[in-house]
Amino acid sequence: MAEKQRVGILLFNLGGPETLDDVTPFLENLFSDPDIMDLPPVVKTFLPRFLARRRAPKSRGYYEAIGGGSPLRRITDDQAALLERALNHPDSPFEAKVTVAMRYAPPRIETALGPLEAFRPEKLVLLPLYPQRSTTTTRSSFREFSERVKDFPALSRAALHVVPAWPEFPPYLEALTETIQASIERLPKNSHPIDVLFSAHGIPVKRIRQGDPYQADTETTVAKVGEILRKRHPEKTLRIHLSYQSRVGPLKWLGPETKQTISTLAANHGTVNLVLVPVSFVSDHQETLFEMDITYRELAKESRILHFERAPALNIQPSFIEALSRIVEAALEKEEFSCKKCRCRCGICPEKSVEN
Ligand SMILES: C=CC1=C(C)c2cc3[nH]c(cc4nc(cc5[nH]c(cc1n2)c(C)c5CCC(=O)O)C(CCC(=O)O)=C4C)c(C)c3C=C
Ligand SMILES: [Fe+2]
Ligand SMILES: [Fe+2]
Repeated sequence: MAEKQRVGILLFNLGGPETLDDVTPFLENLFSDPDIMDLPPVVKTFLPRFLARRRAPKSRGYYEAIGGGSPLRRITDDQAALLERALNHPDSPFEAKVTVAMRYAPPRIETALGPLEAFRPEKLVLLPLYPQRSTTTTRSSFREFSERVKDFPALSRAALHVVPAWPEFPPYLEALTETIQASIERLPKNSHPIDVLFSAHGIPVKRIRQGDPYQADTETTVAKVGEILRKRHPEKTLRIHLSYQSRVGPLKWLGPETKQTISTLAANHGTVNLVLVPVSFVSDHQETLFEMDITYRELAKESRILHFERAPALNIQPSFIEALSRIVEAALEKEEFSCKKCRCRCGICPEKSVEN
């Protein structure tokens, strides 16, 4: 029997503090990232630490409220193990190995690259667990990969297949639609419209003006899922909305803010049924378990919205694992990736030089 081709898959995510003691170092890593905070060189040496210490008490409060830490690492490890199992089905033309690189918390990229190097893959797929591209997430992870992969010669030689994002990949849309349908089913039967509010992580508006494709990618996902839902449920009046959450710092961020939208829906649109959908996150973490499940649920109640459902995060939902394996297969069918101008491998170069 012919030997199977070895394919490494590197999943990227942001990471989160697993314990309350991990909160400050996590925040310091985040605020030190030039793709998150564009700091002038004179303040770079001390400002991230200062900002992390200032933010930490507030952040720790969030993590305390959800059981003392973020479940993001555990869920992402489970996603990786299930994806590897799905890809290594008996008829698969390749042998797959999947590892996880978190940007600001363990397992950091070195931990992910070591076992991949030992596996000696012929092909390497970079798959960010961010369905929508952003300089703050996708480019940050790819930039770190480009810098660190040089220390892993066997990996540097592997053919690179990059998935910059997958905002309208049909199996992803299907998995996301499933979470919303499940939530709609849980609403008590009534004749009122159903407001489906997609809530995405915000980013500063300045980024969008500089060419960050995040807002456009997010709007694409929401429009496509809205279309699928309306087609499948012609008997229901569905009202689709998009807002942004988790604003940090003094800059103007993308709007409208989710809390404002919930209040407006209640006050001006007579909302009775509200389904809140996490859109930029594929796993549960602080933003779903605290911000959505605690803060926004309370706000909906105070605003007299009778029925509130939060759509489950994709986590290890079988249709989502299936979507991830289809993304990998599609990436392998494409030519090897090459960024002709800057070789930054970011997938979101302003020069648009990253076509396959
Ligand atoms: C400071 C600016 C921030 C930008 C820009 C930002 C973009 C961004 N973040 C995610 C996903 C996650 N963020 C998480 C935590 C987190 N993010 C910021 C700040 C920015 N994020 C902070 C300060 C924190 C810490 C928590 C807090 O204090 O609010 C996490 C991990 C959380 C966990 O519980 O594990 C994720 C995931 C996306 C998708 C995004 C832009 C598209
Ligand atoms: Fe964030
Ligand atoms: Fe580039």
